[in-house]
Parts: sequence; structure tokens; C-alpha cells
Amino acid sequence: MGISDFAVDPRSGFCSETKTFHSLRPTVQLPPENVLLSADAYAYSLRAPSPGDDSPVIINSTTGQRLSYSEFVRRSKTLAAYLQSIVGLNKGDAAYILSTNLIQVPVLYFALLSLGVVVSPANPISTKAEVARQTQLCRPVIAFTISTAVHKIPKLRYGTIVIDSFEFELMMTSPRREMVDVKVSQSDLAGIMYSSGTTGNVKGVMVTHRNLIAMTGSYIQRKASSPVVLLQIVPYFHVYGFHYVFKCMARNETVVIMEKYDLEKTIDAVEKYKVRDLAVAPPVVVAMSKKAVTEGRDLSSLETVLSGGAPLGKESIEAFTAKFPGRVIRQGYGMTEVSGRISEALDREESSRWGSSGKSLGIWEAKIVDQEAGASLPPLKLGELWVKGPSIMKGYVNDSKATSETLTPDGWLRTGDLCYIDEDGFLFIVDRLKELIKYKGYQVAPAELEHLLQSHPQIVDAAVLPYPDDEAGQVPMAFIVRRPESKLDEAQVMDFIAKQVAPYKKIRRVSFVTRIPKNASGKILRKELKKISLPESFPKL
Ligand SMILES: CC(C)(COP(=O)(O)OP(=O)(O)OC[C@H]1O[C@@H](n2cnc3c(N)ncnc32)[C@H](O)[C@@H]1OP(=O)(O)O)[C@@H](O)C(=O)NCCC(=O)NCCSC(=O)/C=C/c1ccc(O)cc1
Repeated sequence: MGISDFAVDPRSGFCSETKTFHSLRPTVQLPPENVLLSADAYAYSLRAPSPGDDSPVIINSTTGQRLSYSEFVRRSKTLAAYLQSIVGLNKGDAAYILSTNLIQVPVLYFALLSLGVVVSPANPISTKAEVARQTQLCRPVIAFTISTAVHKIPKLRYGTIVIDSFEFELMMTSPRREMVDVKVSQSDLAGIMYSSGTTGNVKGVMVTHRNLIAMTGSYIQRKASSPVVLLQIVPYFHVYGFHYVFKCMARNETVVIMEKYDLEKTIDAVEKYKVRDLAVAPPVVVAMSKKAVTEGRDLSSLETVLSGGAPLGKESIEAFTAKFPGRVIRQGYGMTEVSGRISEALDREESSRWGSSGKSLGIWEAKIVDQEAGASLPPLKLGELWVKGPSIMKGYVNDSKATSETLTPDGWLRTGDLCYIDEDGFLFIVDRLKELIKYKGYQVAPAELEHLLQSHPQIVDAAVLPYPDDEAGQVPMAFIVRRPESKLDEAQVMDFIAKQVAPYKKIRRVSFVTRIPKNASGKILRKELKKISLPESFPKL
């Protein structure tokens, strides 16, 4: 039985029969699921052909190196042939990639995906122990990394290829070898990305070609009227930057990248390459609003700032728009588990809804679920956001428990975010139910830091909570119960952790307490800890 049209409120998208929110965006036409198609081939196929198509697809603003579309395709195909015929990579193998934003990275992604090889990118500032954990999850046969990170990679069947090397340049440019066409199904695994999920240690998020195809397809309805130059600060190794590779290829955008973020160099790049769109996490918006480096610079090309990865506060938006009048900050809300984004604000009007993360994309159905009763709620009611659509991950690698806690049998993904949807279909994220800290848009799992702290001989108990920070959004703060007689101080606690984790996970504040409040089963009562320890200043998100 179909849903009667009148049951769906055209303003909010809420269906009074099913109690779900339908997207207010146009439906996305996707290729039939049974067609053999890889994510890279789909992105190429959507690209509008232009004569000779030698527009630059990517520019490294650090080195000035650039690749035209035809050169990108040539390099990617030559590399694929090399990896297949000389290295021996096969469909279903996994490749671990540990790199900063370099031109070689998207070329490599496209080459691997065309071979049906699973791409598994991670942050190059990960420690050796973090790399070990990630590679245990993705089980790679080969790694690709930058010269400064080679020492972190364990021994692998086909070893490690250094991508900022002359040898790699040759692999992409030497005369093409014969290549056997690989048949990639949309349901095949395309990526294993890393996420903390809702709790604890890092998890491997399994993303299929279909997931990426659907995410890429969702961008296509709005082709830009003028050529887009996009400066991508966000890293290729997280889903935000990762899915942009396909989006930008499909939409004929020129992407400018930066090997290491630097505010002044960001401004230089905007000026030099006449950047129209800037894709960043909130700390960049905050820094641009505050620092004087933009004074006297010609940023007239800049129209839009795409901000995601963490919420951007109202004050930050106001400060930015006061300094750069006429620019639009379009916030998006996404997560690794959905291979990209769930919602976004599309224009100035939508962006002016303070506190909202825009409207959900045409590929999503959403519901707001009451935490206790489990019932689906109507507009303006607060509950956990669940989404359903073709970009939802396949699950977490070797973690059926976490998978079943996140994905329901009928295909809904529980986001772990407390939200409401208003009468016009705008999504508002009010609080985070999952135990997660967002430092500069990176996930930090309190449980990981708590386990490390508890391993310290002078620490009896510990809890880690997010603490608000103007620049980073949140910083991890540790609450420590010391052994009696212990003289352990703040600096020693911070140092103990800093030695064991990537820099963005560092503990940046410490408070010594007499006990950590817990429930009967030993679960930390985080809300109570906030109340008793820092009653006023704690953040919601
Ligand atoms: C540009 C940022 C905001 C700031 O850069 P930074 O200040 O230079 O910091 P780094 O992130 O490079 O490095 C972190 C720390 O490590 C340090 N570090 C660095 N390399 C070293 C070294 N080799 N040795 C030692 N220390 C070092 C570095 O100095 C820094 O230390 P500290 O200043 O104390 O924070 C950068 O953090 C950043 O791009 N963050 C974005 C992260 C991100 O993409 N998150 C998205 C996750 S996925 C998601 O949520 C999806 C959302 C989404 C949203 C919208 C959509 O449309 C779709 C999806």
C-alpha cells in the first residue's frame, strides 16, 4: 500500500502515517544497482565533457604542481596498470594509505578503485600503535605513504610504496602496460575509513562503491553555473575530504589543495587561484575571522565557505560575515558511517537559519526517535536522528556488536546525535549522545584516553570529557582520581598521554577529583560529572 500524498506535509516533509521525514530536496536518480560500476567510473561519467578537457582538476598550492583532467586520467590509468601487472594487486585486496593532501592521493584512489582494490586512508600523524590497530582492521596487502611516515607501516605482503618519490612518479607516467579490465560491482567494498563510532576504540567503516556513487549522485542536481575553484583544506583521509574527490571530478571543479594547513598560505591560495569555494572545518573560519592576515588582501573571488566536521557557533558565523560581507557560510552535517553528508544548507537563505545544519539530501529518509519510548516523533520534538538511504555503510569491520548497535535490521542508521527537525524541514543538532569529543573536527574517543589513563600506576580512575575551546571547538579534559599519596601533576598526566596518541587526541586540561560518578554497572555518568565538576562552563556538544 502506498503512502497517501496528503500524509506528507510539504513544508517539513513529515509523513503522519510512517512518522518519517521525507527529504524536501529533489529525488536523486541513481544507476540501477545491478549495473557493474565503480565509484571512480561513475564520477568520470558524470563529468560534463568540455573540448579537449584540459582544465586543471587539481593544483597543489604548496608546490604549484597541477594536473589537467586528461593528465589525471592518464596517470591514474597508468598507475592502475602498473599496480595490477607489476605489483600484482587484485580485486578485493586492501591498500592502506597514510598521506597528507598531495596530488598523488586522488590519482591513487581512482587507480585502486578501478581495480576493485579497497582504499583505506588514515591520518599520517597517527602513532605507530594507531597504525597497527588500523592495519589490523583493514588487513592491507600494500601501503602507500609519504617518506616521513614510512617507519610507521608494518611489514606487508607487497611492502610500502612511497608516494612522494621519483619511483612513484614513474609508476604514474611510464609507458602504459597492458591491463586486464576488472569488473567492479556497486556492492563491492570500496573503502575502509576510520571512525570511533559511538564508543571506544577506532573502528573500520566499510563503504561500498554504491555508497560513494549515491553520495556523488546527490551533488549532481546542482551543477554550478560558473567554473568552480575550490580550496580543499580538509584532509583526503576523512570522509569529508574523501568524498569530495568524487564530487569535484563529477562536477568539473578545480580543486586547490595544501599539504599542511597554514592560515596565511590559505589566504595566498584564495588570492592566487581566485578561489570561489573554501572547504574547511570550523577552526579555519574562526581563525579567518580573528586574525589580521586577511587585511589588504584581495579575497573578492571567495563566495562560499563550506564548513563541516563539527558545529560552527553562531558567534563565529557572525564574526566571519561581519568581516567578509556578502560571503555565505554553508554548514553541512556528515559522518563516516554515511560516506559523506546527511544535510546541508544550500544557499544564503538556508544558511541564515541560525543553528541549523540545513536540510537532508534527496537520498535520505529521516526520523527522530524518542530515546526512552523508541517512538518516532513529529517536527520540533527532540530525539535521536536516524537516517536511511543508499550511502549507509555496510558495517564495521569484524565488529558485529557495534554494527548491530548502529544499524537496525530494517536499514536505519542511528546517528548518535540528539536532534530535531523544524516545521520547514531544517535539521538542528542539539547534543551528542555518543561519547565523542571533536577537536578541530577530528574525533577523539574518551574511552580510548580513559583506558590509557587507567593504565598509569598512580591513577585509580579516570574519565575524559569535552571542554569548550574557542579555536578547536572542544579539547579533551581528564578527570583523575590519584592514588593516595600520589603527587602526580597535570603536566605529567598530559605528557603521559601525549607520548601515546596522535597530537589531536592529546589531553589539554586536567582536574583532580575524589571520585568518578558511575552507575551500578560501572558506566561513567558523564552528565553528572559535568555537573559536579564544572557546573556552568560545559558545552552541549
Ligand atoms: C585545518 C584544521 C582545522 C587545523 O589544522 P592544524 O591546526 O594545522 O592542525 P592539524 O589538524 O593539522 O594537526 C593537529 C595537531 O597535530 C599537530 N601536528 C601536525 N603534524 C604534526 C607532526 N608531524 N608532528 C607533531 N605534531 C603535529 C598540529 O600542530 C596540531 O597541534 P595543535 O596545534 O596542538 O592542535 C585541521 O585540523 C582540519 O582540517 N580538520 C578537519 C578534520 C576533518 O576533516 N574532519 C571531518 C571528519 S569526517 C566528518 O565529520 C564529516 C563531515 C562532513 C561534513 C560536511 C560534509 O559535506 C560532509 C562530511
